[in-house]
Amino acid sequence: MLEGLNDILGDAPIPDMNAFPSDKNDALAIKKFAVIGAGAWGTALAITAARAGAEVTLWARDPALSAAINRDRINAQLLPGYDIPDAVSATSDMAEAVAGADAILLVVPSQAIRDIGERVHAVAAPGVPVVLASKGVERESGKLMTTVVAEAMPGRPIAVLSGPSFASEVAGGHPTAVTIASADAAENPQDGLATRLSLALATPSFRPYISDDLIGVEVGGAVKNVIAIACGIASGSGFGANTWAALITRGLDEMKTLAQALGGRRETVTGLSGMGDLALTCSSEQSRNMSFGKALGERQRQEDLLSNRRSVVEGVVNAVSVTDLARKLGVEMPICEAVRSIVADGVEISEAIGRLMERPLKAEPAAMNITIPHGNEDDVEDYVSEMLP
Ligand SMILES: NC(=O)c1ccc[n+]([C@@H]2O[C@H](COP(=O)([O-])OP(=O)(O)OC[C@H]3O[C@@H](n4cnc5c(N)ncnc54)[C@H](O)[C@@H]3O)[C@@H](O)[C@H]2O)c1
Ligand SMILES: O=P(O)(O)OC[C@H](O)CO
Repeated sequence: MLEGLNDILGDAPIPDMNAFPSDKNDALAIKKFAVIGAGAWGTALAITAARAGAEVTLWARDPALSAAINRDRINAQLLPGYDIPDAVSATSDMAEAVAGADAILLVVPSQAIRDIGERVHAVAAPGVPVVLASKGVERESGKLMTTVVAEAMPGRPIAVLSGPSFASEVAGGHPTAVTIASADAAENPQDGLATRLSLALATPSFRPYISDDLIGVEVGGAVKNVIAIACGIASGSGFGANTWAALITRGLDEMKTLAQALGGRRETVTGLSGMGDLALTCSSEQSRNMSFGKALGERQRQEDLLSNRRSVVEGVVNAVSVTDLARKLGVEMPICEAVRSIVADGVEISEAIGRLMERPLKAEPAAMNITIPHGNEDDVEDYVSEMLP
């Protein structure tokens, strides 16, 4: 079952996570999950919930996939190599998926959340809480996913689950920490929604932290994918550790500013769902966003990289939705704008990097409000062009 952990532990015995006692029997305990979306992350979360002692129904859009999961106990398409416990049953019937669920995890790509949310809402029992595990901002409206869920699924309590968590490592039992946020978490620390979800999902290898800052948690997840594309482009272009460190540090600042402008807290962004996920995604080619950016930096064609792929690269559409939102709020996000200019407007990588380096000198922190031209503006683009492959 725990192939990833096996790699690490060598011949050491692998704990059977399904054997851990579940102390989750009180009336508010979440014992049955509906997981909507059988991509890599939905499947890994279904496996985690089952290991934590819950019963799980996993909804896959494709009936062939739900049939294959029930037959083979594996998601060979999107999370190959990891056994799916018997406590997980797959279906492509939405009403069957949500029947009797104590909580619904939404794990489809961000741009499908409104449509799928409406479909779930129509068949789920009133009042059943929804946990958003997708990362993004809606392209059409520029709205955060929690707003989209509130509109598509009115009257349901909402939580956000986010943080540094490659699906395959979660399924492989690598120790992982994430954040789960709900609005009632601070006023109701014992049995607020985030606490109940954390208890229901915690295993010896999966450790949720509890937050009451839905916006702060959500913004980190949406923006890190865009910054990961930037880091990938820099790496594929041959730039090294200095550039990477500058991008993640200034990218973190963009996240903080956006979160604050939306009513979230800057400190939340320094936690798992912000800094943690940024560090993970920007440093590993396991990330679809980072590896997509790297391929762009190596001058592969975007059309070739995106056509016919099964898995989602959230940062491509979110480069546009995140910067649309930032523009509306008057928030400067130059790195996200640079990624947008490359992936959505066809701007050459050299020109986009040139525009970033031409920007006037600024203060860190921005509150000092210094903006001074540096005098190199005319030379930057030629310099960058010469540096690039
Ligand atoms: N994979 C990870 O490691 C990971 C970890 C944390 C968060 N996430 C987030 O979870 C979300 C889902 O990612 P994933 O990795 O599970 O996806 P994936 O790339 O593995 O697969 C996408 C799945 O969504 C389905 N899908 C595509 N369009 C759809 C639509 N319009 N309606 C319904 N289903 C649709 C596809 O059929 C496929 O099953 C994303 O927002 C991603 O950022 C992923
Ligand atoms: O593969 P990515 O880039 O979509 O990242 C997956 C997760 O969001 C990491 O936390």
